[in-house]
Amino acid sequence: MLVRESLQVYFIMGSNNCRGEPLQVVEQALKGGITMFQFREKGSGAKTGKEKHSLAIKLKQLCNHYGVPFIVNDDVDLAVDIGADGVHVGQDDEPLASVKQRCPKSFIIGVSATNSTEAVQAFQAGADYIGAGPVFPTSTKQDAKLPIGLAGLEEINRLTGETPVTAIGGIHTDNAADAIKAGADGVSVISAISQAESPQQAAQLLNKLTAKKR
Ligand SMILES: Nc1nc(C(F)(F)F)ncc1COP(=O)(O)OP(=O)(O)O
Ligand SMILES: [Mg+2]
Repeated sequence: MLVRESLQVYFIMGSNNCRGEPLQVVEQALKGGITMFQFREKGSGAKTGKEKHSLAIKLKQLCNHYGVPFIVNDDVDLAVDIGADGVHVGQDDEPLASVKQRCPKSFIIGVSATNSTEAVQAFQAGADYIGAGPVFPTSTKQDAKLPIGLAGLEEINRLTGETPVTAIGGIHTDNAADAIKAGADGVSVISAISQAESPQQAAQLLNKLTAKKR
């Protein structure tokens, strides 16, 4: 599947983002139709060391079973070690050029962009996709920058040519379609699925709202 299509409903989660048992939440989301998953184990209460490693392997196996790409946030060593499908790095993480050197050629490598300058740099450096945001205010990421809004998302889409772009930051069922209208290839969410009464139904609805008219 093309990276662009995999970005449609990109669920990001760590064990500390969900009310239920992480494996059950992710399996529900997979059944609901998420198209890519990012393991982002960070912040207060996040697992570390062997616990983090073994949860990553279990979640990767689950994603492999459903044929959904499994991406690791920040931790390039973990991603390479467990045979993930890719890694996502931000502006303050390991630079893209060095990540590319250390990862298999088949890796999907995503880069965060909080403005159009960062987005163009990521595009020129050969990112496989760009995470543009935060589009709306978010309480999930403690150190999130100021929201760029739909106008900022439109500008990033305009300037990054063919590079697939996903919208992140405060995305829920009530604004997901707006992000697609602003030119994003998909939406990335944490709490919209991880905190939902039914993660499966939340994923199903987001899938419907982001489906591109063929
Ligand atoms: N994790 C992310 N995933 C995406 C994705 F494109 F996948 F939607 N976009 C942006 C981020 C934010 O990444 P980063 O700036 O490194 O902060 P953190 O490591 O705290 O997530
Ligand atoms: Mg990061």
